[in-house]
Amino acid sequence: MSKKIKLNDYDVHSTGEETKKIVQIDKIPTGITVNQQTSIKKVNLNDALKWPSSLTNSSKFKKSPRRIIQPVLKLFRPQDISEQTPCTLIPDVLPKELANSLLKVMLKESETWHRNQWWLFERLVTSPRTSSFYISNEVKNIYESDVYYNGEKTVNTRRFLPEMEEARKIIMSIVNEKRKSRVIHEFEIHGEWNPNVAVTNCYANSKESVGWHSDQLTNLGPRPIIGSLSLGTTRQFRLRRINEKSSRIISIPLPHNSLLIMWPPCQELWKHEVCSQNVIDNLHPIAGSKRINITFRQFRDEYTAEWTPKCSCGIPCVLKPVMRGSNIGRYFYMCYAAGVNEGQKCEFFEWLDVSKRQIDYKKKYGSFESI
Ligand SMILES: O=C(O)CCC(=O)C(=O)O
Ligand SMILES: [Fe+2]
Repeated sequence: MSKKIKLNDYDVHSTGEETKKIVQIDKIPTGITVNQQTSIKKVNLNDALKWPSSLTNSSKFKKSPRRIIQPVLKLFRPQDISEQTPCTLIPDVLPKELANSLLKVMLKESETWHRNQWWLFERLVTSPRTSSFYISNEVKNIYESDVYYNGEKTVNTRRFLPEMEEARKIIMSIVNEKRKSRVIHEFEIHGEWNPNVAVTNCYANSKESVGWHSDQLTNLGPRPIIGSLSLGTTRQFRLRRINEKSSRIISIPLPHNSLLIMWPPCQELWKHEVCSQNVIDNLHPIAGSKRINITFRQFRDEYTAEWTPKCSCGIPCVLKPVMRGSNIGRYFYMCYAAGVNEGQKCEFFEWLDVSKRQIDYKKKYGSFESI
Protein backbone atom coordinates (compact mmCIF):
# COMPACT_ATOMS: atom_id res chain seq x y z
CA MET A 1 0.00 0.00 0.00
CA SER A 2 1.29 3.48 -0.81
CA LYS A 3 1.19 6.04 1.97
CA LYS A 4 0.92 9.60 0.78
CA ILE A 5 2.21 12.45 2.88
CA LYS A 6 2.24 16.14 2.06
CA LEU A 7 5.81 17.43 1.96
CA ASN A 8 5.70 21.10 1.03
CA ASP A 9 6.71 21.34 -2.63
CA TYR A 10 7.29 17.61 -2.86
CA ASP A 11 4.44 15.15 -2.62
CA VAL A 12 6.16 12.05 -1.32
CA HIS A 13 4.86 8.51 -1.58
CA SER A 14 6.67 6.39 0.93
CA THR A 15 7.75 3.29 -0.90
CA GLY A 16 10.40 0.73 0.03
CA GLU A 17 13.21 2.63 -1.64
CA GLU A 18 12.69 5.78 0.37
CA THR A 19 13.28 4.08 3.70
CA LYS A 20 16.98 4.01 2.92
CA LYS A 21 17.57 7.75 2.68
CA ILE A 22 19.70 9.31 5.38
CA VAL A 23 18.91 12.88 6.34
CA GLN A 24 21.47 15.04 8.02
CA ILE A 25 20.92 18.13 10.08
CA ASP A 26 23.96 20.30 9.62
CA LYS A 27 22.70 23.87 9.55
CA ILE A 28 19.76 26.01 10.56
CA PRO A 29 18.30 28.19 7.77
CA THR A 30 19.00 31.90 8.17
CA GLY A 31 16.32 33.88 9.93
CA ILE A 32 15.16 31.01 12.12
CA THR A 33 16.41 30.84 15.65
CA VAL A 34 15.86 27.45 17.16
CA ASN A 35 17.85 25.69 19.81
CA GLN A 36 19.05 22.65 17.89
CA GLN A 37 19.77 20.70 21.08
CA THR A 38 16.32 21.02 22.53
CA SER A 39 13.87 21.77 19.71
CA ILE A 40 15.06 20.01 16.57
CA LYS A 41 15.14 16.28 16.27
CA LYS A 42 17.81 14.76 14.06
CA VAL A 43 15.72 12.73 11.68
CA ASN A 44 16.05 10.20 8.96
CA LEU A 45 13.67 11.49 6.26
CA ASN A 46 12.09 8.09 6.00
CA ASP A 47 11.39 7.84 9.70
CA ALA A 48 9.79 11.26 9.38
CA LEU A 49 7.66 9.95 6.50
CA LYS A 50 6.42 6.78 8.23
CA TRP A 51 2.80 6.76 9.38
CA PRO A 52 2.30 5.93 13.04
CA SER A 53 1.55 2.20 13.35
CA SER A 54 -1.79 3.03 15.01
CA LEU A 55 -2.85 4.58 11.69
CA THR A 56 -1.46 1.97 9.30
CA ASN A 57 -3.09 -0.83 11.30
CA SER A 58 -6.49 0.82 11.13
CA SER A 59 -9.16 -0.75 8.90
CA LYS A 60 -9.53 2.60 7.09
CA PHE A 61 -6.10 2.22 5.51
CA LYS A 62 -6.42 -1.50 4.84
CA LYS A 63 -9.69 -1.14 2.94
CA SER A 64 -8.67 1.54 0.48
CA PRO A 65 -5.36 0.90 -1.25
CA ARG A 66 -4.57 3.95 -3.32
CA ARG A 67 -2.43 2.32 -5.93
CA ILE A 68 -2.13 -1.07 -7.59
CA ILE A 69 1.56 -1.93 -7.48
CA GLN A 70 2.91 -3.30 -10.75
CA PRO A 71 6.48 -4.25 -11.64
CA VAL A 72 8.69 -1.37 -12.74
CA LEU A 73 8.79 -0.94 -16.52
CA LYS A 74 12.36 -0.31 -17.69
CA LEU A 75 12.72 1.71 -20.87
CA PHE A 76 15.94 2.15 -22.85
CA ARG A 77 15.04 3.03 -26.44
CA PRO A 78 14.21 6.71 -27.15
CA GLN A 79 11.19 5.62 -29.20
CA ASP A 80 9.73 3.66 -26.24
CA ILE A 81 10.36 6.60 -23.90
CA SER A 82 8.52 8.97 -26.26
CA GLU A 83 5.57 6.57 -26.52
CA GLN A 84 5.21 5.74 -22.82
CA THR A 85 6.05 9.08 -21.17
CA PRO A 86 5.82 12.84 -21.88
CA CYS A 87 9.62 12.85 -22.32
CA THR A 88 12.18 12.67 -25.13
CA LEU A 89 15.62 11.12 -24.57
CA ILE A 90 18.52 12.34 -26.67
CA PRO A 91 21.74 10.34 -26.15
CA ASP A 92 25.12 11.99 -26.88
CA VAL A 93 23.51 15.42 -27.02
CA LEU A 94 26.66 17.56 -26.70
CA PRO A 95 29.98 17.21 -28.57
CA LYS A 96 32.05 14.73 -26.54
CA GLU A 97 34.73 17.28 -25.56
CA LEU A 98 32.16 19.79 -24.34
CA ALA A 99 30.31 17.15 -22.27
CA ASN A 100 33.57 16.09 -20.61
CA SER A 101 34.80 19.63 -19.91
CA LEU A 102 31.36 20.62 -18.56
CA LEU A 103 31.41 17.57 -16.28
CA LYS A 104 34.88 18.51 -15.00
CA VAL A 105 33.97 22.13 -14.19
CA MET A 106 30.69 21.10 -12.56
CA LEU A 107 32.44 18.50 -10.39
CA LYS A 108 34.72 21.30 -9.17
CA GLU A 109 31.76 23.69 -8.67
CA SER A 110 29.78 21.02 -6.83
CA GLU A 111 32.28 21.14 -3.97
CA THR A 112 30.56 24.42 -2.99
CA TRP A 113 26.92 23.36 -3.54
CA HIS A 114 24.66 22.88 -0.54
CA ARG A 115 21.98 20.59 0.85
CA ASN A 116 18.48 22.10 0.79
CA GLN A 117 16.58 22.02 4.03
CA TRP A 118 12.88 22.23 4.74
CA TRP A 119 10.44 21.67 7.54
CA LEU A 120 8.44 18.48 7.75
CA PHE A 121 6.01 17.98 10.62
CA GLU A 122 7.98 20.48 12.71
CA ARG A 123 11.23 18.68 12.04
CA LEU A 124 14.05 20.01 9.90
CA VAL A 125 15.12 17.62 7.15
CA THR A 126 18.03 17.89 4.73
CA SER A 127 18.14 16.74 1.11
CA PRO A 128 20.23 13.67 0.36
CA ARG A 129 22.21 15.40 -2.45
CA THR A 130 23.86 18.79 -3.02
CA SER A 131 22.30 21.44 -5.30
CA SER A 132 22.72 24.95 -6.62
CA PHE A 133 21.01 27.53 -8.81
CA TYR A 134 22.53 29.38 -11.79
CA ILE A 135 21.38 32.26 -13.98
CA SER A 136 22.38 32.68 -17.61
CA ASN A 137 24.51 35.74 -18.40
CA GLU A 138 22.08 36.73 -21.13
CA VAL A 139 19.17 37.33 -18.80
CA LYS A 140 17.67 40.61 -17.57
CA ASN A 141 18.92 41.69 -14.15
CA ILE A 142 15.54 41.47 -12.43
CA TYR A 143 16.26 37.85 -11.60
CA GLU A 144 19.32 38.80 -9.56
CA SER A 145 17.29 40.34 -6.79
CA ASP A 146 13.98 38.69 -7.40
CA VAL A 147 14.54 34.96 -7.20
CA TYR A 148 12.91 32.89 -4.52
CA TYR A 149 13.74 29.22 -4.48
CA ASN A 150 12.07 26.80 -2.06
CA GLY A 151 10.34 29.76 -0.37
CA GLU A 152 13.56 31.62 0.43
CA LYS A 153 15.12 34.56 -1.36
CA THR A 154 18.14 33.33 -3.31
CA VAL A 155 21.27 35.25 -2.31
CA ASN A 156 24.58 35.31 -4.20
CA THR A 157 23.06 33.73 -7.29
CA ARG A 158 25.65 32.11 -9.51
CA ARG A 159 26.14 32.87 -13.18
CA PHE A 160 26.41 30.23 -15.93
CA LEU A 161 29.99 29.16 -16.63
CA PRO A 162 31.11 29.41 -20.30
CA GLU A 163 30.60 25.64 -20.77
CA MET A 164 27.04 25.95 -19.41
CA GLU A 165 26.27 28.77 -21.87
CA GLU A 166 27.56 26.62 -24.74
CA ALA A 167 25.46 23.66 -23.63
CA ARG A 168 22.44 25.96 -23.16
CA LYS A 169 22.58 27.10 -26.79
CA ILE A 170 22.82 23.55 -28.17
CA ILE A 171 20.03 22.24 -25.93
CA MET A 172 17.84 25.26 -26.70
CA SER A 173 18.08 24.74 -30.45
CA ILE A 174 17.39 20.96 -30.19
CA VAL A 175 14.34 21.54 -27.98
CA ASN A 176 12.93 24.27 -30.23
CA GLU A 177 13.41 22.10 -33.33
CA LYS A 178 11.57 19.17 -31.67
CA ARG A 179 8.88 21.53 -30.38
CA LYS A 180 7.92 22.48 -33.95
CA SER A 181 6.13 19.15 -34.37
CA ARG A 182 4.25 19.41 -31.08
CA VAL A 183 0.85 20.90 -30.33
CA ILE A 184 1.37 24.02 -28.17
CA HIS A 185 -1.15 24.63 -25.40
CA GLU A 186 -2.35 28.21 -24.80
CA PHE A 187 -0.84 28.25 -21.28
CA GLU A 188 2.68 27.34 -22.49
CA ILE A 189 5.33 29.92 -23.37
CA HIS A 190 4.67 31.55 -26.71
CA GLY A 191 7.60 31.79 -29.09
CA GLU A 192 10.87 29.98 -28.55
CA TRP A 193 11.81 28.12 -25.37
CA ASN A 194 14.71 30.14 -23.99
CA PRO A 195 16.15 28.58 -20.82
CA ASN A 196 17.52 31.34 -18.59
CA VAL A 197 18.23 29.47 -15.34
CA ALA A 198 19.50 26.06 -14.27
CA VAL A 199 19.08 23.97 -11.14
CA THR A 200 22.09 21.69 -10.60
CA ASN A 201 22.34 18.52 -8.53
CA CYS A 202 25.28 16.36 -7.52
CA TYR A 203 24.64 12.76 -6.43
CA ALA A 204 27.95 11.77 -4.83
CA ASN A 205 27.25 8.05 -4.52
CA SER A 206 24.57 5.39 -4.96
CA LYS A 207 22.73 6.43 -1.79
CA GLU A 208 22.20 10.05 -2.81
CA SER A 209 18.82 10.72 -4.38
CA VAL A 210 15.84 12.98 -5.01
CA GLY A 211 12.41 11.76 -3.86
CA TRP A 212 9.14 11.73 -5.81
CA HIS A 213 8.18 15.26 -6.83
CA SER A 214 7.04 17.53 -9.63
CA ASP A 215 9.09 20.63 -10.35
CA GLN A 216 7.82 23.81 -8.78
CA LEU A 217 5.82 25.98 -11.19
CA THR A 218 5.99 29.29 -9.29
CA ASN A 219 8.51 30.98 -11.62
CA LEU A 220 8.16 28.65 -14.62
CA GLY A 221 4.42 29.14 -14.99
CA PRO A 222 1.99 26.48 -16.22
CA ARG A 223 3.05 23.69 -18.57
CA PRO A 224 6.84 24.26 -18.48
CA ILE A 225 9.48 22.55 -20.62
CA ILE A 226 12.52 21.28 -18.70
CA GLY A 227 15.74 20.13 -20.37
CA SER A 228 17.59 17.76 -18.03
CA LEU A 229 21.25 17.06 -18.84
CA SER A 230 22.98 14.08 -17.21
CA LEU A 231 26.76 13.92 -16.76
CA GLY A 232 28.93 11.30 -15.04
CA THR A 233 27.73 7.94 -13.85
CA THR A 234 24.40 6.50 -15.01
CA ARG A 235 21.45 6.62 -12.60
CA GLN A 236 17.82 5.48 -12.93
CA PHE A 237 15.33 8.29 -13.50
CA ARG A 238 11.86 7.11 -12.51
CA LEU A 239 8.48 8.50 -13.51
CA ARG A 240 4.90 7.72 -12.60
CA ARG A 241 1.54 9.27 -13.32
CA ILE A 242 -0.20 11.12 -10.51
CA ASN A 243 -3.69 10.10 -9.56
CA GLU A 244 -4.01 6.82 -11.42
CA LYS A 245 -4.75 3.64 -9.57
CA SER A 246 -2.50 1.56 -11.81
CA SER A 247 0.31 4.09 -12.02
CA ARG A 248 3.16 1.87 -13.14
CA ILE A 249 6.62 3.18 -12.33
CA ILE A 250 8.78 3.70 -15.41
CA SER A 251 12.55 3.62 -15.01
CA ILE A 252 14.94 5.17 -17.53
CA PRO A 253 18.73 4.91 -17.19
CA LEU A 254 20.26 8.32 -17.92
CA PRO A 255 23.84 7.91 -19.18
CA HIS A 256 26.59 10.52 -19.41
CA ASN A 257 25.84 13.25 -21.97
CA SER A 258 22.15 12.44 -22.38
CA LEU A 259 19.33 15.00 -22.46
CA LEU A 260 15.88 14.16 -21.15
CA ILE A 261 13.31 16.72 -22.28
CA MET A 262 10.30 16.80 -19.96
CA TRP A 263 7.45 18.15 -22.08
CA PRO A 264 4.22 19.54 -20.68
CA PRO A 265 2.19 18.30 -18.90
CA CYS A 266 4.94 16.21 -17.24
CA GLN A 267 5.04 18.51 -14.18
CA GLU A 268 1.26 18.60 -13.87
CA LEU A 269 0.37 14.93 -14.39
CA TRP A 270 3.53 13.00 -13.52
CA LYS A 271 6.05 12.81 -10.70
CA HIS A 272 9.71 11.87 -11.01
CA GLU A 273 12.58 10.75 -8.77
CA VAL A 274 16.17 9.51 -8.79
CA CYS A 275 16.04 6.79 -6.16
CA SER A 276 18.93 5.53 -4.07
CA GLN A 277 20.56 2.28 -5.19
CA ASN A 278 22.56 -0.39 -3.37
CA VAL A 279 25.54 0.11 -5.65
CA ILE A 280 26.67 2.11 -8.68
CA ASP A 281 26.74 -0.15 -11.74
CA ASN A 282 29.54 1.61 -13.62
CA LEU A 283 32.18 3.95 -12.31
CA HIS A 284 32.49 6.78 -14.83
CA PRO A 285 36.06 7.41 -16.10
CA ILE A 286 35.92 11.09 -15.05
CA ALA A 287 33.28 11.21 -12.29
CA GLY A 288 33.61 7.77 -10.62
CA SER A 289 30.43 7.22 -8.57
CA LYS A 290 29.24 10.83 -9.01
CA ARG A 291 26.40 12.05 -11.22
CA ILE A 292 25.85 15.70 -12.12
CA ASN A 293 22.44 16.83 -13.33
CA ILE A 294 21.71 20.23 -14.87
CA THR A 295 18.06 21.09 -15.47
CA PHE A 296 17.70 24.02 -17.90
CA ARG A 297 14.51 25.96 -17.22
CA GLN A 298 12.84 29.17 -18.37
CA PHE A 299 11.70 31.61 -15.70
CA ARG A 300 8.85 33.55 -17.26
CA ASP A 301 8.53 37.35 -17.05
CA GLU A 302 4.94 37.20 -15.83
CA TYR A 303 5.78 34.70 -13.05
CA THR A 304 8.55 36.59 -11.23
CA ALA A 305 8.17 37.51 -7.54
CA GLU A 306 6.62 40.83 -8.68
CA TRP A 307 3.60 38.89 -9.97
CA THR A 308 3.45 36.26 -7.26
CA PRO A 309 0.93 36.94 -4.48
CA LYS A 310 2.28 37.06 -0.95
CA CYS A 311 0.34 35.34 1.81
CA SER A 312 -0.08 36.67 5.32
CA CYS A 313 3.30 35.13 6.26
CA GLY A 314 4.84 37.72 3.88
CA ILE A 315 6.46 35.11 1.62
CA PRO A 316 5.70 34.71 -2.13
CA CYS A 317 3.22 31.87 -2.55
CA VAL A 318 3.83 28.62 -4.37
CA LEU A 319 1.96 27.95 -7.64
CA LYS A 320 0.30 24.52 -7.81
CA PRO A 321 -1.76 22.71 -10.42
CA VAL A 322 -5.05 21.07 -9.47
CA MET A 323 -4.35 17.36 -9.85
CA ARG A 324 -7.79 15.82 -9.43
CA GLY A 325 -11.51 16.53 -9.49
CA SER A 326 -13.55 18.96 -11.53
CA ASN A 327 -10.98 21.79 -11.37
CA ILE A 328 -8.23 19.76 -13.02
CA GLY A 329 -6.32 21.98 -15.46
CA ARG A 330 -6.54 25.02 -13.18
CA TYR A 331 -3.75 26.49 -11.04
CA PHE A 332 -3.76 28.13 -7.63
CA TYR A 333 -1.47 29.89 -5.17
CA MET A 334 -1.02 28.70 -1.61
CA CYS A 335 1.24 29.55 1.33
CA TYR A 336 4.78 28.29 0.99
CA ALA A 337 5.86 29.17 4.52
CA ALA A 338 5.72 25.62 5.86
CA GLY A 339 8.99 24.95 4.05
CA VAL A 340 10.82 27.74 5.87
CA ASN A 341 8.70 28.69 8.87
CA GLU A 342 9.20 25.79 11.26
CA GLY A 343 6.49 23.83 9.48
CA GLN A 344 3.78 26.46 10.06
CA LYS A 345 1.73 27.80 7.16
CA CYS A 346 -1.32 29.99 6.70
CA GLU A 347 -4.56 29.24 4.87
CA PHE A 348 -3.96 31.54 1.88
CA PHE A 349 -5.61 30.42 -1.38
CA GLU A 350 -5.96 32.25 -4.72
CA TRP A 351 -6.81 30.97 -8.20
CA LEU A 352 -4.44 31.93 -11.02
CA ASP A 353 -6.16 33.38 -14.09
CA VAL A 354 -3.53 32.55 -16.73
CA SER A 355 -4.99 34.66 -19.54
CA LYS A 356 -5.51 37.67 -17.28
CA ARG A 357 -1.91 37.39 -16.04
CA GLN A 358 -0.66 37.57 -19.64
CA ILE A 359 -2.88 40.56 -20.43
CA ASP A 360 -1.86 42.37 -17.22
CA TYR A 361 1.85 41.81 -17.96
CA LYS A 362 1.52 43.12 -21.52
CA LYS A 363 -0.43 46.15 -20.28
CA LYS A 364 2.36 47.01 -17.86
CA TYR A 365 5.48 46.12 -19.85
CA GLY A 366 4.34 45.92 -23.49
CA SER A 367 5.90 42.57 -24.38
CA PHE A 368 7.66 39.51 -23.02
CA GLU A 369 11.44 39.87 -23.16
CA SER A 370 13.10 37.94 -20.40
CA ILE A 371 16.20 37.25 -22.43
O1 LIG B 1 18.75 14.41 -11.27
C1 LIG B 1 17.77 14.34 -12.01
O2 LIG B 1 17.77 13.71 -13.07
C2 LIG B 1 16.47 15.01 -11.61
C3 LIG B 1 16.63 16.24 -10.79
C4 LIG B 1 15.31 16.86 -10.50
O3 LIG B 1 14.30 16.25 -10.61
C5 LIG B 1 15.23 18.27 -10.10
O4 LIG B 1 16.25 18.95 -9.93
O5 LIG B 1 14.10 18.76 -9.96
FE1 LIG C 1 12.60 17.53 -10.68
